[in-house]
Amino acid sequence: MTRPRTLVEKIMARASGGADVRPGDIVTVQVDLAMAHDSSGPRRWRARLEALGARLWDPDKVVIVSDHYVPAVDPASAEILKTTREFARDYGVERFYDMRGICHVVLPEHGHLKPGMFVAGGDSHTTNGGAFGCYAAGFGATDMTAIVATGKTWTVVPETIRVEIAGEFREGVAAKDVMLLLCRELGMGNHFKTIEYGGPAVRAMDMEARMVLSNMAAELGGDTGLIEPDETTLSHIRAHGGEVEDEAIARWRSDAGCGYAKVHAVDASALQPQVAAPHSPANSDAISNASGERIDQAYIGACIGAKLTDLQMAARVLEGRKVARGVRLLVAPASAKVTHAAARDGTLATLTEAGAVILPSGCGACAGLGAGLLAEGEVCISSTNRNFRGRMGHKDAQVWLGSPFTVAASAVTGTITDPREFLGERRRAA
Ligand SMILES: CC(C)[C@H](C(=O)O)[C@@H](O)C(=O)O
Ligand code: SF4
Repeated sequence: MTRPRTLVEKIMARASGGADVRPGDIVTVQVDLAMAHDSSGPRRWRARLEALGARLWDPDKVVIVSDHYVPAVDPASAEILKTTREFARDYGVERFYDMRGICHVVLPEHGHLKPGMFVAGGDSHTTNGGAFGCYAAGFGATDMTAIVATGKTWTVVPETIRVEIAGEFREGVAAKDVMLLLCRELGMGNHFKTIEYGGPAVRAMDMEARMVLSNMAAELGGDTGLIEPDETTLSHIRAHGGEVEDEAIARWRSDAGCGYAKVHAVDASALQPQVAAPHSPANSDAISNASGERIDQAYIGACIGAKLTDLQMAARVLEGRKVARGVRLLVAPASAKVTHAAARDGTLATLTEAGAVILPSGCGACAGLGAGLLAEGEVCISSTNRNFRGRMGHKDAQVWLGSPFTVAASAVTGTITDPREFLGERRRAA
């Protein structure tokens, strides 16, 4: 009888060749998938690979996405994109997604993530992929270069913090609100820890909401944000062209009695919408303590906050309403597929009728690179994951974080607003 193990211990044991691994062990692992984008990938790899005379260990296990610099806004970004495109061509990377959306959304859209995998990504929010029951973590450019050349890397087997989410979300409250709460309650320094989310409220979530939890494991400082696979996971993978066996559900889960470093309980039923004040996601509070702050801009974008369901949340608030005079609402859908789906189901029409401006898909203002940056003293509420000083423009711009519901409600009033005011009305009228 083997000892009870956490999901991440099982994944690391497999990736390192079947040994019984324990938290704190340093192991060499075989990587199943390596992902990078235009900022972290080819422009950082090419000279080193050429100097070593190295090729890619397996071009079919490397995914490259252009998302940070798209569409090019100046000669420098055009040059970076050219380097990215030439590399994909010269090194035989078939899975090159050029201007198809943000990497963390593009990977699951193509069924690339499966339970049990070890995924190395050149981006801190690679944690997003943990929603599919795989170990997906961010690596720096030097490590990523070694990974794409050899297929191997080393890692510390992490301890696991289990976040148990009970109850049911109330109207107007979303997965993002859980993460803003956790940034405050758990802090942002949970390094060398895996954050594992479970409980009835997680089981009830669709994959897009689960990805929000895993995405912001990065803000908690965790190396990944794992969710044990279930039927929802498997159907999503299959619907997006991936293959996965039914056995994955029983195999890739934490055993009863495994040693969690900590178990943290959240009651979804008692959760209010949360907002984070400038300049940290941990600077969060219930919206009742922050509402009334005047805004100049509302931004719905990024890997975490502009998937189809995020745009639909905003549309539910904005239906039949208008963006306040003097406020701009910018929406940058997370991928080309999201744009297409939101055009087909009427979501984009609802947003634009309310006065939203639709921006190109990509990291855009979230990365401080694209359209939607802020001037000195301007105030923005944003569905993104980070509000670090200067990230979205001027260092003295003020960025608040909230769910897509909250961002949309704030766009309507011109001040930070509890979305339940609007959704509640609608429910009573219905
Ligand atoms: C530029 C990139 C490497 C960076 C990251 O790793 O997270 C970006 O995506 C971000 O969100 O700050
Ligand atoms: S959308 Fe923002 S958080 Fe996500 S990968 Fe791009 S820059 Fe990073």
